[in-house]
Amino acid sequence: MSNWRSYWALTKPRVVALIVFTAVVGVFLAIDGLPTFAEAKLAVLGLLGIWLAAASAAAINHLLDRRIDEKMARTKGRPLPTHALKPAQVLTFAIALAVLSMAVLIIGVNWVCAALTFASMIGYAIIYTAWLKHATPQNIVIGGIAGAAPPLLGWSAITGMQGQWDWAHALLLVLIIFVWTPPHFWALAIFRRADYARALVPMLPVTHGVEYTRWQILLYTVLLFVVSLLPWVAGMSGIFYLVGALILGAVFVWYAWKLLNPPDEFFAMRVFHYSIVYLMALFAFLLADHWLLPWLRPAATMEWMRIA
Ligand code: HEM
Ligand SMILES: CC(C)=CCC/C(C)=C/CC/C(C)=C/COP(=O)(O)OP(=O)(O)O
Repeated sequence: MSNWRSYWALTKPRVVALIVFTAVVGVFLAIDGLPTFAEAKLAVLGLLGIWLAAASAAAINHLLDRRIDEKMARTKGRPLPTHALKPAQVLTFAIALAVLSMAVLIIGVNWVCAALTFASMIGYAIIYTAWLKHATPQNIVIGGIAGAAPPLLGWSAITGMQGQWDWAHALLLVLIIFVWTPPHFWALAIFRRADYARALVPMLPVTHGVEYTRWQILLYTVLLFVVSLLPWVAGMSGIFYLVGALILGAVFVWYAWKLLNPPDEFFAMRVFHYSIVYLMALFAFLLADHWLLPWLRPAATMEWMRIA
């Protein structure tokens, strides 16, 4: 791997792309209609800062996990286990991204967004990676808060969380990703459980077995189905989103149900891949509903939002 490609790999580009997309949705749901020039500037700088912070957290995760990454088949090709980069290079890179991120957010956006983004960065890079991951099979449930935060980070870039409904609305989006994370990760962990057992990481399929994990996946997926309807219940989103959430959610519940008696050992990976399609599509529905189809929102809801 060339040096440039190794540094790029440290930022977990595909995971971070979806993370930034959920922040984009947070940004645009916080803006009524088309952005003003000032809002567009906050959006661009806010998303840049959030991206840099997530990339920095991902690089620190590579650094702190290098010993377990070399024991796992899925991760042994990463830049540190293969010695493509030295730990000092990774640390320098991660610090540079973090400093740049904080500079952009503090100078160009606002303190609330900077503080929340910093907390998410520490939450994933340090609290989850260095501690929770090794401490409890609930590691990814609790650590999921950091990964779920980006819609709130995006929302705060625009509003500074000064409006009456800002926290309630942004936290609904966070709640969706928070409840989505266990099915997303545990499906992969079932397939990769031998890796985690070898690296002595107490993931749920290792500590409680595959059968128990499958039931937990179904439980969280049903919960996700319900939670995904809340933006419509709260009047944040309209009928277009509701239909999308119902269809996407029904398919996810079907996958989780089928996982109780899977047709083959690869089925867990199909559930994992669907989880990514699900989140991407659900947030795309939120955006499309908010942007393109505001006239589908009930008039009463529009009135209520204006008053709010
Ligand atoms: C604690 C929370 C989470 C855990 C433990 C987790 C775990 C994982 C793992 C182990 C992988 C496989 C990565 C690889 O093979 O390199 C993965 C892939 C992925 N995750 Fe997550 N994830 C979490 C949260 C999130 C969040 C919040 C998002 C986005 C909003 C996300 C999006 C993705 C995507 C898009 C992939 C596919 C990457 C690819 O195809 O290379 N994950 N996740
Ligand atoms: C500022 C901000 C928004 C921070 C969030 C950062 C972030 C990159 C979250 C991603 C979650 C993720 C990929 C977890 C996998 O961790 P793992 O270490 O268990 O997986 P691995 O074994 O593939 O490294």
